[in-house]
Amino acid sequence: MTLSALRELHALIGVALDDIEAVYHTATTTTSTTPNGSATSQKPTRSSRAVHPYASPPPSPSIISFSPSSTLAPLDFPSLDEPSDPTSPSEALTSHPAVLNAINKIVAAAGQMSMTVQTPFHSICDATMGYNLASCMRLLEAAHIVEILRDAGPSGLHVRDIARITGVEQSKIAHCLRLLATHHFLRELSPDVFTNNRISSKLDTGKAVVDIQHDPAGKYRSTNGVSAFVGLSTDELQKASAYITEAYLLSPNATKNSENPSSAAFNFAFDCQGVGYFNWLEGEGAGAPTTEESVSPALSINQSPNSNSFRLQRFGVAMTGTDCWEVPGAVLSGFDWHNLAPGSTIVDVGGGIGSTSMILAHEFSHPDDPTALGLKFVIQDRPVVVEMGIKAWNENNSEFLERGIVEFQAHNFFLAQPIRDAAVYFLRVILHDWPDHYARQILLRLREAAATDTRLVIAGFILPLACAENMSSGDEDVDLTGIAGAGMESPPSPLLPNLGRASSHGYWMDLTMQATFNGKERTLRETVTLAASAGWKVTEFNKISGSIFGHVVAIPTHIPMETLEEIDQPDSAASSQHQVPISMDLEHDSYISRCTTPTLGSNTQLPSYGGRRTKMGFFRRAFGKWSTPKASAVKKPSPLSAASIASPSLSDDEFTSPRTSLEEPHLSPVAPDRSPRRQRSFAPYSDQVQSSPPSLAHHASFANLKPSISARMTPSSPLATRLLGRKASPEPPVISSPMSMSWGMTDSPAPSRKPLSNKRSEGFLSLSPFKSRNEASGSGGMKGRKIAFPDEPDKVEKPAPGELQAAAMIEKAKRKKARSRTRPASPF
Ligand SMILES: C[S@@+](CC[C@H](N)C(=O)[O-])C[C@H]1O[C@@H](n2cnc3c(N)ncnc32)[C@H](O)[C@@H]1O
Repeated sequence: MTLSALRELHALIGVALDDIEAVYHTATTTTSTTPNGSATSQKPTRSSRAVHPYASPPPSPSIISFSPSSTLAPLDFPSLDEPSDPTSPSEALTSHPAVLNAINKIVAAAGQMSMTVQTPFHSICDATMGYNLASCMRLLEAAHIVEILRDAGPSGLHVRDIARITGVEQSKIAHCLRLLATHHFLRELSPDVFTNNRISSKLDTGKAVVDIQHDPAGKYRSTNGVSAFVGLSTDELQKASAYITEAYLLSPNATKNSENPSSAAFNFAFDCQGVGYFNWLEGEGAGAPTTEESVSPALSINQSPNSNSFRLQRFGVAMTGTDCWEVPGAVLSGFDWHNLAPGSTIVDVGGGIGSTSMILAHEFSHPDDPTALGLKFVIQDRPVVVEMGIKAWNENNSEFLERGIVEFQAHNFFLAQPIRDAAVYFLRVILHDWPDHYARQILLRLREAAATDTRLVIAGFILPLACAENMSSGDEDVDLTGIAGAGMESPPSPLLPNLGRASSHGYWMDLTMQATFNGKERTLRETVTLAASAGWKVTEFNKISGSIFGHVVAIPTHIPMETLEEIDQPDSAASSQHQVPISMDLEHDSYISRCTTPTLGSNTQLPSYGGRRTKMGFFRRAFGKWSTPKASAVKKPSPLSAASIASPSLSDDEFTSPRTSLEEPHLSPVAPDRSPRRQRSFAPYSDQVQSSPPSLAHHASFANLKPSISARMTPSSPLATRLLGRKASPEPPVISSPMSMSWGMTDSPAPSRKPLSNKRSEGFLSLSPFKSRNEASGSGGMKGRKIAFPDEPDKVEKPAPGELQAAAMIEKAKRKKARSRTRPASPF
């Protein structure tokens, strides 16, 4: 069995190589027949999104689009031995969807094969002593050896000379570089002579070594961020990760398994409990000068009092490439934007400087396009980021600001959402920064502001399980069956369902978020559970085939009782343990970074839309023009392919053959459907409750309370008050069944559809003291004036006469309930 499984993996590799060859072959022949490549101007369709192949990890930010007209020579796959040339057609073709899909399979199959055949102890050594690889990568980057080797040219450089330039002893550096060469990160051309290869050259900042030595912090400026990313990952992130066991297992109870972002593995590694990572980057709790500054005083920038200033600046650049986590333009197919009502408002919450909104605004609201859908975008972030965003858009996309298509707004997402009833609240790579408890607060703020037909779109990595997904009942008893797109692809056996090593990027990120912030990437079932705990029901999961970066779509539903109770007890043991202002009107500043690193993980420079569009065009062309021919059309089949062709088990599998996918364009040229989203069926709340994941059923909700009690219940905190929408229903609601509704909702049939932005979730929210959309935009929207977070509206809310009595009643009931519970002692 094992040998036949190995044969199958081997065969998969053969087919994948054929697929790659086919694409390169076609690109070459297409070039000679259609010199202009004739890109299509296609738009995404729902039907096309599920079959678009894409790999994870995604392409390097430096990959550019390939114009087929630019070459006439036969194309070969880029050589591992040569420095990468991002402008070459050969390199550009590596991001062709079919090639990416094939690469995925090769990486997955090869990884699985080597783990199968390698002596287990060697595999254990690879995992447990692999830290040396990261350490050598760090030395490579910190000593600028890539730039040194680049200057040396193709004949390479002897370690004697590398030692002289870097100051690292000759034998030591030789051994480090040889380890890297052994793992294909460099080449050893002749004894002790090294040169860059395709991988190491990715770290090349393009700067002269003397300039870097003179101005170390300037090394990363205006680069693609790869070098800074290597520095960041191999320095504080690697060190933080080394302390995961201390944080999760060995630490005293007070700090063990903490949900506090400032009590993560990182805090153990750097002995700075209570100081968040970003605060630390700004110098708080950083203590003595960092290693870099001790070793090289030149790194102490401008005699900065912050001993971490080098790391701080490096972090900012390292994050600039995060848009390459997803396929270019994937956001366009991540949600049914076309079916939004014209003029709908999309709130990009924690949107950074608006890189993703830029794609959407150009696609759906371009000022020069009279037929555009005219969607409006409000990009919210911390004041410092908003300032940067306005500057960036004024430089390149000012007409969007001037015409009110795009608006920036300083807003702390832990506080009440000022834009109510938006058509879409969009959260891109936000929730992974935060432990569940905090992420829930962010989602609750959006739930609180949502209309019944508001949609929540969560974009980010969704970690696939390493086993087959059980759609109806997993460990957490989460039902995924009602979620469109949840059970999409299954790679051919015997590959792991999540493609193993080919998906490792998402898992690296997951552990990095855990080690640094106690955040995490989440699986789909974790995302569904988290969303449900904040009153959002996941209905769709849209992702590009082969990618683990996806878009989760959710609709408002009832908020579980447990959540409401938690909100309502800011002084509970749980809240003090989390150290989060659960009522969210306290000291919120300590939970947002004061870090002036531009965007805490977002882009710091707004890419030109033209460049983005070219990348998207690449994919359009890829599907339109370069549809992959059958592997048999390639003259010279790979020797590896013989077994695979004979293998019947692979032939019908869509995943095995990207050719079926390619027949349907990912970004196809359909006219946007202008019909408002009325066509979509919209279940009444009673249905939603019934179809909620089973795990929610045991969560009490106000719907489960007897009317006589629930009608009088008045939560004590302002947020809970608004979430319950008590004032919205002056009359106690008629409750038809214990599970049929959430308190305050009228038990009405499905509302007829209206344009998204106009409908209120009345049962829950009409009590809100917040300003309407238009009023609110006046308070937070900005253009050239001082930027600050708006005041927390909670503070102005006062209970109505008579409500205090009801509040006292519920408080009493809660205290009774709380006494009966066993609570963990607060460690603080
Ligand atoms: C990983 S970035 C994602 C940015 C953007 N959504 C994107 O995809 O490029 C996280 C963003 O959250 C913002 N952020 C962090 N804390 C925040 C808070 N309390 N309120 C609003 N934004 C916050 C950061 O400034 C940063 O722009």
